[in-house]
Amino acid sequence: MSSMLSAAWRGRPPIRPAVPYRVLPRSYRRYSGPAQNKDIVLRLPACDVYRYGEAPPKPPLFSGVDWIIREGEAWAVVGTASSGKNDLLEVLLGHHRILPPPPGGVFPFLTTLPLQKQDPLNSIAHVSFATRPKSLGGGFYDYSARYGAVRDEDRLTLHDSLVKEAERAGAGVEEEEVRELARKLDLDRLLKLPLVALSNGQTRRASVLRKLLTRPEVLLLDEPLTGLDPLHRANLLTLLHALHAQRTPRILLALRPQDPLPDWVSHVALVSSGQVRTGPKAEFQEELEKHHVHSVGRGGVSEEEIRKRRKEGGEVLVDMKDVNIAYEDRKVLKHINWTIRAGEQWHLQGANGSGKTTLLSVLTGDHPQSYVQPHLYLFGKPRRRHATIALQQNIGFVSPELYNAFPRRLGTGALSGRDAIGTGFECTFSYRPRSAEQEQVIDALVEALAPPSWADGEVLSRPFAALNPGEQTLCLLLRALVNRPPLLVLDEVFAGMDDEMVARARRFLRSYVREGGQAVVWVSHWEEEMPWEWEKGEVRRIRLQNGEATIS
Ligand SMILES: Nc1ncnc2c1ncn2[C@@H]1O[C@H](COP(=O)(O)OP(=O)(O)OP(=O)(O)O)[C@@H](O)[C@H]1O
Repeated sequence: MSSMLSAAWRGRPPIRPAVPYRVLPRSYRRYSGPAQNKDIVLRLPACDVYRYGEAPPKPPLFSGVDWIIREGEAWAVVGTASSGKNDLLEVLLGHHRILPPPPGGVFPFLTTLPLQKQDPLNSIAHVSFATRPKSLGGGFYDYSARYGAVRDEDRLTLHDSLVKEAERAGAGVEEEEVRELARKLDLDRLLKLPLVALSNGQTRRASVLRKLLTRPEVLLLDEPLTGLDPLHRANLLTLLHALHAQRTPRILLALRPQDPLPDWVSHVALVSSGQVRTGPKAEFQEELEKHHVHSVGRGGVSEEEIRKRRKEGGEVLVDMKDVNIAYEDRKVLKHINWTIRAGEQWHLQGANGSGKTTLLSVLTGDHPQSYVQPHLYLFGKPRRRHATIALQQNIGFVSPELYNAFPRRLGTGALSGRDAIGTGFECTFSYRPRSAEQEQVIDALVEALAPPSWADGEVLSRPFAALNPGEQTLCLLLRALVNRPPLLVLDEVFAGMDDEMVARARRFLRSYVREGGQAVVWVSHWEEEMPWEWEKGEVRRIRLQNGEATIS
């Protein structure tokens, strides 16, 4: 067995073992305690990684990984959603099998800490930002419940959820510490709110705070910048830098290739096609710059000139006057007036928590308070004269809330990727048989918008839940388009996609809307990803701040 191991280790074709492998304990649980381990945070020396239960001759997930993180270095794991970046994080969490197992474990410095800290399960924390409640299994959940009266089971406040998780992890927390960290993450005003009331960006920052309070030694953060507005992105990176410098905890970021690397990151582990290349940041900078998404705008054009360049929109699709939304004494939207016409592209802007999702839920009829607005006309009729499902067939909708809530069953009752797209015809969340004509619509959209590797149908025949995050988002975008609805509401529609998918989708959306004359409401904190050019007068802006809207 040992000769076979070392053959695999040196990258030679592995020989089938005479005796099956015994299932090794999590490799990072093997400890030695030499003093030299103190300065080695992570070590994966010349090894191959297999899924648990798999071994040579199965192909490894990663071959020839050779990676050391020394104390004081700041690393980012960079890769697209399909690169295996998530698998590499899973390796660090002990979910895969490392051959040969690294002596001293994956995190050698842990062996030099007090006993209770030596177990990686207590010391290595991971924030994955999957906000889907685990208790819901694979079924769809009603994300619009958040807009109504808070149900008993959803009453848990942010503060209590933080304390509960810290206690579960055996970390005593001081009230002062909770407040101090909450303040640094701009969450202190929200501590008394029920968790369900938090916006997407607020929820993501709360996930970071929750893990920090468990006092890990190393914190892995998977794409922590997604869904955050520019100011909160900068604040979070500053906080993470300070924490990393004090090792409270050490931070390991996982980023997309198109994300700018924070200044304080010194090293990169670049993941692609089963390989992990590691080294100082400078070695990768040129390669990574090719992935950056650049704004199509040119700049330097006056607002007046931009307004002159604008074409008049067509018929009025949405007309709202004096829309107000409040939860008890908390006013989220104040006196909003907004008219959307066919053929217009709108960029809905505003910081995390400014009310963008709430405004969209009024427009899609999901918000219960949409029924009681004095002047809310959608597609020519007052909101209350629409059945919600019929109303939503006029709106192609993608959002982080929909992404989280979409059913993800595996096994019996699983939706395939193609089924997930097909649910868009009737705006449902469960399987519906499709006509031959509907199959053709899907084929045409897949051909125009999806990567060439989807052409043979194999990717879309897999369960939706088994696709990677970027592939799932693309399915939901295709789902939003199948009906050719007159209005598209696209909220963080590129989340999880790699830069090639983003480039293809931007090109496609431009021509799709030019030909079809749809109106679009675009929401993204990454302005450079916007497919339309502000300078050419193609986009209008509605900006929310303190509950009020400014239109330009
Ligand atoms: N049930 C509720 N009770 C009290 N406040 C609520 C409730 N639901 C939402 N809010 C508050 O409404 C505000 C607007 O939330 P919304 O989700 O619309 O923000 P957003 O602009 O979409 O943010 P993000 O960019 O983070 O997605 C938030 O501050 C949120 O805490």
